[in-house]
Amino acid sequence: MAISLGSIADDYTGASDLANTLTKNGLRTVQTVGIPDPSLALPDIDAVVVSLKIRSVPASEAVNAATEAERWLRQQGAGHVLYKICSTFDSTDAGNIGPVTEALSEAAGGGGVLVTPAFPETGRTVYLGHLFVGGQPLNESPLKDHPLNPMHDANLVRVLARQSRGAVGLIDLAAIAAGAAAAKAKLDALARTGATMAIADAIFERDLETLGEIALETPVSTGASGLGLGLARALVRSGRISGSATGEDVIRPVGGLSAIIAGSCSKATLRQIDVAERVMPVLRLDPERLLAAGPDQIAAAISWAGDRISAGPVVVAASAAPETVSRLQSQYGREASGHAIETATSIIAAELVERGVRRLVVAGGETSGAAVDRLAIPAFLIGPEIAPGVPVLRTVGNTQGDMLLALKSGNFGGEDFFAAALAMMR
Ligand SMILES: Nc1ncnc2c1ncn2[C@@H]1O[C@H](COP(=O)(O)OP(=O)(O)OP(=O)(O)O)[C@@H](O)[C@H]1O
Ligand SMILES: O=C(O)[C@@H](O)C(=O)CO
Repeated sequence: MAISLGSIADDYTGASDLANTLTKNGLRTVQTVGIPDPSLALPDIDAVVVSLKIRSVPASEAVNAATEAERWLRQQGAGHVLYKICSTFDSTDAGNIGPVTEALSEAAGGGGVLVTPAFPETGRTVYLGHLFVGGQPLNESPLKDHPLNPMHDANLVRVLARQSRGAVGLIDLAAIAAGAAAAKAKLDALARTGATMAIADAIFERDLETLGEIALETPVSTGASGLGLGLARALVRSGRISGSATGEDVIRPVGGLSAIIAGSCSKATLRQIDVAERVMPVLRLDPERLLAAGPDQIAAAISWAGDRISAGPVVVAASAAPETVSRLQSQYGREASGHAIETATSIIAAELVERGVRRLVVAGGETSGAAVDRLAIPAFLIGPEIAPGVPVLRTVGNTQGDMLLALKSGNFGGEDFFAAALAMMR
């Protein structure tokens, strides 16, 4: 198997978002969880997305994991590697977007790297280097209250420069509108002046198509699913890929019980939980008690779900509004509280799978990463899309047998997302 495109995703929901975009644009894609064991049989594919959980870990750890994944992807034949980051540029001044991008570029021989989180389908656009989420600049959007990485600056040239060793340039919309050759000339000129990376503007899909064409001429790029779309379309246009992926056969029924686990505290997820409560039982975990008396709370949640789950899907949610999250974080620390809650939700997910759940929806990137790791699922095939950025996933090589999952990024999905997801997972 020689793949055309490799990708390293910094979290698991982001990985399935990208794999979804690649599949929709014609690439036969598999999402692996970390670097797969050599014994895992992968089908004939055009692209692999390696899911890592490196968005909020120390930069050196992220760099090591990503460079190892890059080496593996190159061995599989990848000519280009996309580092998949969040469309909200979820990061801090310590990283990890800058350090990982620079390390991947160095490993591939250097040169300027194109960076853009634009993903117009979900309302993420970049203009003059400033990221907009829907109609709001990043620093005025709900991401200013993100539990792990609150975003307080919309100027991505500035944000990326703060977390990088090299200088960061800008490829503005005017250069992109002038066509691939002009934009590539700008990238090369920036690299000659010492910029290791350039933030690229993009508002419409046609901008991403131009950027995809340029990125394919370089060994590494960094971006969200929008850049994935550009790369996939450029590969299909180049004739290197037939562009025939569909994903429909992936959703063959698996039966079993179904459940939803939520750890995302995004505005979208909070609304989705409220709406789900009209049609299914919802257990709202008490994170304060969870942190103070972990095992008892976890056991109580499993027993609550166990009593109801044979009658239909249930939701178990740690999610809370920003004020509650900040109170808990100031008492227990941001990382410690996040980690303890992720551990709890992942144990609950695994116990529910033990009790027969085969269709599982998880809300939140970190939350999904913790759950999938505990379930030890090695890889996924990508099925049809439930909402922009969220496909149905079918496990590959899972010891509990085939399962269908949906790993929802915090901000994605309409208000009836949970019921809509389960309606596609039989
Ligand atoms: N009530 C709570 N108080 C404090 N932290 C919480 C609470 N509930 C969940 N968390 C933590 O908040 C973090 C949410 O991050 P997660 O990545 O899962 O969601 P998200 O950031 O909305 O999603 P994404 O990264 O896909 O955009 C996790 O670490 C989770 O454990
Ligand atoms: O790019 C996005 O917004 C998502 O795929 C994601 O990574 C959120 O965690």
